[in-house]
Amino acid sequence: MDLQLASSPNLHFSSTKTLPFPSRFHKPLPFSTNFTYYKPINYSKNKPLITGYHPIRAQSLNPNSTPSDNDDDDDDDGFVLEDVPHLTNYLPDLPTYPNPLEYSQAYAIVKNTFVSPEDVLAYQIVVQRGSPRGVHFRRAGPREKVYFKPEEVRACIVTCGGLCPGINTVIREIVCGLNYMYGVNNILGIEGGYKGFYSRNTMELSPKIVNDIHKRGGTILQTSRGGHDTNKIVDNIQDRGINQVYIIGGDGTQKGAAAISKEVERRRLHVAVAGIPKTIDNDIAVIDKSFGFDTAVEEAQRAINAAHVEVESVDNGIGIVKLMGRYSGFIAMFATLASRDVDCCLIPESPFYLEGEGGLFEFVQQRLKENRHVVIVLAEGAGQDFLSGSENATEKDASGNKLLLDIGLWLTQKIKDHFTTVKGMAVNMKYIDPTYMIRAVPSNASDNIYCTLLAQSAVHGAMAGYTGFTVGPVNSRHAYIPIGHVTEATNVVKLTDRMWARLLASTNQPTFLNKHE
Ligand SMILES: Nc1ncnc2c1ncn2[C@@H]1O[C@H](COP(=O)(O)OP(=O)(O)O)[C@@H](O)[C@H]1O
Ligand SMILES: O=P(O)(O)OC[C@H]1O[C@](O)(COP(=O)(O)O)[C@@H](O)[C@@H]1O
Ligand SMILES: [Mg+2]
Repeated sequence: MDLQLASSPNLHFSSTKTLPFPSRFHKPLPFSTNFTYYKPINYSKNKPLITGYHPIRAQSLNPNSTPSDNDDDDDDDGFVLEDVPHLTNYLPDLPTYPNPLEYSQAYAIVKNTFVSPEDVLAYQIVVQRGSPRGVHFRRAGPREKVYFKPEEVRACIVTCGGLCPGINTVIREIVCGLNYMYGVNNILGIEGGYKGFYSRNTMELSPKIVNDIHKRGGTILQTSRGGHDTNKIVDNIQDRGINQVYIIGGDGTQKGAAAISKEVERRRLHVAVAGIPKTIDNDIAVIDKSFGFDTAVEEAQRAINAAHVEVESVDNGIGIVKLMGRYSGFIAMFATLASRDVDCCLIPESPFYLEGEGGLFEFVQQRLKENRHVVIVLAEGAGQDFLSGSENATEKDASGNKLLLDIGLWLTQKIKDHFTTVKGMAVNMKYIDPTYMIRAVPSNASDNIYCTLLAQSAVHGAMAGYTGFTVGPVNSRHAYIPIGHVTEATNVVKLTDRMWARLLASTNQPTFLNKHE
């Protein structure tokens, strides 16, 4: 049912079940939302899903409907729309203009050029008969009316936080999307992350300038951590006459984007703020997967292959490969699943232990006996508890992220000591740390396509007057998601989900669940 909902262009909301929401949510859009009042959603398994920030009834999705149209039809089967803010929330008299795409050659024969205001995407697509329809997000894409005259748009793009493959592709496609689809010529690149708004130069961006940047890793705009000063940034946005802000970055950056969009609202500025989620760790909630993640997993295969070749070629070879993943072990998990040469994958979400029955030492010894070699993949955030007592354990980076200590070096030493000193057995340790190599590469083909969709969706959203939103795929269709929704929780590997079980079944490694004290 929800799949149909996500894809049907002729959607009609009707149902015979009782509506669980009071009629105060029964408002026409896009004037109904006030994102400053969002409350956290509780996704706990035991609680119903319909506890969203801002439940809006199905019948109110169409801006042309009025509350009275809907009063007699008091049922929507538990439908919740987690809507994104719109500039008209605080600037109700903003004029609209026809979307230039109407006359675009590219869209000339497209059946439905514009996304219907009724189109939403279901957050949960695995449902049972009778379960509430649950949370939905607005479908991304071009709207019939835009809230900016193209010749008056002055857009800017900023990149913040750590690198990941594909940032340049997103920059390129925002610039080309604005220019080719909407005729926007005035686009600024803010250099050096958030602090660049007030302490660095800017660069003019045009399709010509960005033409081949997608072939390069990194970000042509440079990036940084720390330095988010909301007032200074918004002052600068005003001073420069910027009215569309495209912010590419991870969880920290998106929190910054939310603060900027709130301040923009407080000052009642005609400025749309769009977030494009970027994280190599895939730790951003709600969206299916972050861009560059597949490229990073692919690149990690080289390191794992190298470790495998090395340890296979010596006696009692033990290879350890450390991959990125501060709090979320997705890269390690997917790199392990992809490789098949990995004996054991260690991630932050699954605490492990070394000694005794079911411990890592016992497992390594057993694999050495069977195969004469072992490959361990380790996420950088795994086993940090072992190092928590050490000096520097509380250091933070400029953004306030905890600096991790090198668990790879620590584990290499521990395993070596155990086998040589305790077991009297010579082992060949090979430690590979490809950390930056997996995120400094250009994005692969599928990530490039993904980045293009993200960029174009962000452009359509901003032009349509949405603000304070993050764009991203939800069940493989692109949606506009309230920023607060993606920053309130970190996406982590759930040990209770089948994916981790699949990994355990693939490596046949210990679960580390049965430690006997
Ligand atoms: N809670 C926050 N509020 C406002 N800005 C933030 C917040 N957390 C991080 N930032 C800013 O976002 C930028 C990037 O954050 P960081 O955590 O380094 O990377 P990422 O966005 O990739 O997670 C930095 O400039 C930082 O100052
Ligand atoms: O050394 P840097 O550049 O601070 O980056 C290291 C960190 O960046 C990450 O890739 C995450 O960065 P983001 O939070 O910016 O996505 C972590 O995996 C890693 O710990
Ligand atoms: Mg982060």
